[in-house]
Amino acid sequence: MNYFNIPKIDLHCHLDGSVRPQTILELARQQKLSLPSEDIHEIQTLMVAPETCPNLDEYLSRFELPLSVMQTQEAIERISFEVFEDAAKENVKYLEVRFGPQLHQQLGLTFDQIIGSAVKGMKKAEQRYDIHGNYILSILRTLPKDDIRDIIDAGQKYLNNGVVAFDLAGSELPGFCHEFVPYAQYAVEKGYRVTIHAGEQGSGQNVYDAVSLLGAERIGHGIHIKGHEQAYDLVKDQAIALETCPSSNVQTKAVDTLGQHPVKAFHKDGVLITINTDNRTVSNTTMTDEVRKVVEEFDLTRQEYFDIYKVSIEHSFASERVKQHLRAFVE
Ligand SMILES: O=c1[nH]cnc2c1ncn2[C@H]1C[C@H](O)[C@@H](CO)O1
Ligand SMILES: [Zn+2]
Repeated sequence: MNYFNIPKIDLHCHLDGSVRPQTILELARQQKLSLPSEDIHEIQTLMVAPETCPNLDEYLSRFELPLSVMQTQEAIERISFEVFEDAAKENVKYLEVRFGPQLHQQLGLTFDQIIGSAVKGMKKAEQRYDIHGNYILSILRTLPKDDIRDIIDAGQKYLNNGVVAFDLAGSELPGFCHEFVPYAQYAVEKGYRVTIHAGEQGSGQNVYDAVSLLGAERIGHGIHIKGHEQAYDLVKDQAIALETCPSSNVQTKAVDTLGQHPVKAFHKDGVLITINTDNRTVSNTTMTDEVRKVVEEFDLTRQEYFDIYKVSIEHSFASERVKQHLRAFVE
């Protein structure tokens, strides 16, 4: 299988975790920010989470450096364009990127400016390359909640025109969903789709709650439904697609090794899975690498790969027109 050429779909990719190290250097120079190093290799080392990362929180510390240069409209637009460009160049046909608007306010940008810049960069890339995309707004579950409705309101202007969904991200504590019920409801009322990071560092119960309390249609990671019967059955019965991110899951110790990842067992048992990057830079990966890892580790046939690609199409938050375009690549 030619992993580079085969059509791919990435439904789980963080903007701030996918910044080119060279762009960090250039933006820091333009913005007169001092970096811990001027050396591209050292910048890359600082951004990539090590294989020896003890947990998700250590992994999440890698986002500080990219976020420091993502505080202007120009920087957000450029990085958005580049993430779509990088994906398009490895034959990703559809990409849903997510980011946390709360993390881009250090210099006083409004939520409209933040979201609008990201969407603008994506649209520029869509015009230049054969790629389509959408944005997902991630609320950081460890930050104060007073501006969540403002973010949802600001994104409404772009809804189904660049923005499609609501997400909760960041460190995962047991029972976190209970605190977010009114916000998810508010987002759904406004027309947002819902995907939630759950069952990555936390238990399968968080997945159960994300689906039953927050109305999640997809789950970011969801690994820990393994061993939690109720969550497993709910995900399977309601055809909730899991956004699997193999490299990231090994780095954050959600699984010890790729071989122990439940993705193949899930797939064989009829649980819907998709293959995604999570963070192109922090996880030092591409869609080509993630597909290669899953196909080779679990001995998937080309047909099985396209079955997963089809799950990504049907469970994407893309318009029917874009889904139709993506179906044309199925072999
Ligand atoms: O894998 C992840 N799990 C939970 N949160 C994550 C993951 N990758 C990135 N994030 C957080 C850190 C980013 O700053 C934020 C928004 O993209 O989302
Ligand atoms: Zn993620």
